[in-house]
Amino acid sequence: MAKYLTLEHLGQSAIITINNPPANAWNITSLRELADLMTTLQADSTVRAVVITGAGDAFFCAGADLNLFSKGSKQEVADLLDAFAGAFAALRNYTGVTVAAINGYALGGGLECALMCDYIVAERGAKLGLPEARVGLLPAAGGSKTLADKVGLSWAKRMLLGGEILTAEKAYDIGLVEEIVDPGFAKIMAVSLAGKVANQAPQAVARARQLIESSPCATLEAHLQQERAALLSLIGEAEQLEGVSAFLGKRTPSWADED
Ligand SMILES: C/C=C/C(=O)SCCNC(=O)CCNC(=O)[C@H](O)C(C)(C)COP(=O)(O)OP(=O)(O)OC[C@H]1O[C@@H](n2cnc3c(N)ncnc32)[C@H](O)[C@@H]1OP(=O)(O)O
Repeated sequence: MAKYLTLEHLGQSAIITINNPPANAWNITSLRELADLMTTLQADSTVRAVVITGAGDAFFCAGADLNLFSKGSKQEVADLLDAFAGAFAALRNYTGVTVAAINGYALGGGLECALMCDYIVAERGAKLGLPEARVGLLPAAGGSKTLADKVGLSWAKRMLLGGEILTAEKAYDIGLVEEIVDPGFAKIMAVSLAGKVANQAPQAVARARQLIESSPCATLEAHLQQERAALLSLIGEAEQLEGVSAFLGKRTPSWADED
């Protein structure tokens, strides 16, 4: 049983809550718990979406536990970074949809966690930033790339170099979050967004995600070839035949469980 994470199920969504008062900060144990949980959820064919949120209303997650940096031990920090890498790889590689439901502060490794998700929903009053340089640190769980990929180099520089912490509204304006909701509603909105994906064909969703994520590094010609190969790999499979048959038969498709 996890010490720092709780798990609940709502329909086809699993909701993971980071619960490590006062700031829901990450430590090696909670990161290993996240990796284990994602592996378990990946193998559970009844779950199609994972929502991550924070316990309480003040913190989604304030990042890595700063106590772990107080001794200046390179080995301890390397171990922590290995745990971040394992947890976030499990999150990023999950084949269903992932949604971060941000309540309160999402800073440092907290925002980096949200940036590994497909969508971010934030409550009014939430604050988002990568202010590690304020305490002599750097993002090292992907943030200097995932933030720049999402909002562009200019805003990424303002947030990393200037330590600017954004309101939910500003984060929405620059495309960092997909939805803003009233306090207390992030989890519900996240489950609703996740539900839209859960209604879609699982293999098609997984392939579409791969195509979108590989697109920035591909030329259009190479990408067109990948799209063609991806679509042809679906053709004739049970899922594709069911989807088209359901449409033509004017009924709701029934997706078989994923492998
Ligand atoms: C690879 C990844 C690297 C990283 O993620 S490095 C960490 C990056 N994150 C940060 O630098 C954020 C640090 N925290 C803050 O700047 C502030 O906090 C806030 C702006 C988030 C909130 O400020 P306020 O409302 O004044 O609350 P408060 O008294 O500072 O915090 C409440 C309690 O939460 C603890 N806390 C906050 N953040 C962390 C943290 N990241 N690691 C460990 N503890 C944290 C505090 O110490 C305090 O605790 P007590 O009530 O016992 O005094």
